[in-house]
Amino acid sequence: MASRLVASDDDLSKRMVFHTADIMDATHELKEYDVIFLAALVGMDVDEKGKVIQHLAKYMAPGAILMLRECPWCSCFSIPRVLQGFDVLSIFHPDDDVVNSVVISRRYLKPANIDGNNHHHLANGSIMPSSCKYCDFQAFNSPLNNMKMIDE
Ligand SMILES: C[S@@+](CC[C@H](N)C(=O)[O-])C[C@H]1O[C@@H](n2cnc3c(N)ncnc32)[C@H](O)[C@@H]1O
Repeated sequence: MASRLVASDDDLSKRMVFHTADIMDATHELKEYDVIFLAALVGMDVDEKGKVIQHLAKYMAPGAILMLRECPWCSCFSIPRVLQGFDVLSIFHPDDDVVNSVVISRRYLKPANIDGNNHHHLANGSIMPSSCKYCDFQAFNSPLNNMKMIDE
């Protein structure tokens, strides 16, 4: 279906390749990508999403970017726990009727010690909004000092 969306554009369709696979089956080939976009609901709950992110942390190239989308009420509470192995660079929660938040993070440059229990420490410059439409937000790491906003 995705390939059909770009089929009418000759140039774009020549430059895009589509693979269909369970992300948990993709391993060493993930190191070839500078940016990985993780769709909302890959991992239907926090634990499942944590397993996907641990898998990505294991196989993504050091310094590569992970851009994930998630419902705001999930990401508010799960990000500190499940984004192990990544520095959170930016989080955007919608304040309108758009459902998904966007979280941009960078794979650690050094191998991560991931045990599924330690809380993630946020990088300087992380965006941690004080509130969003769907949740009361817990502030971490003096976020207001480093706040940057993504505007539509
Ligand atoms: C809710 S849709 C996402 C729609 C849109 N791309 C977005 O991010 O908002 C979730 C997509 O993730 C895919 N997906 C779920 N689990 C997956 C997995 N383990 N590996 C690969 N794709 C998966 C589903 O096939 C579906 O296309």
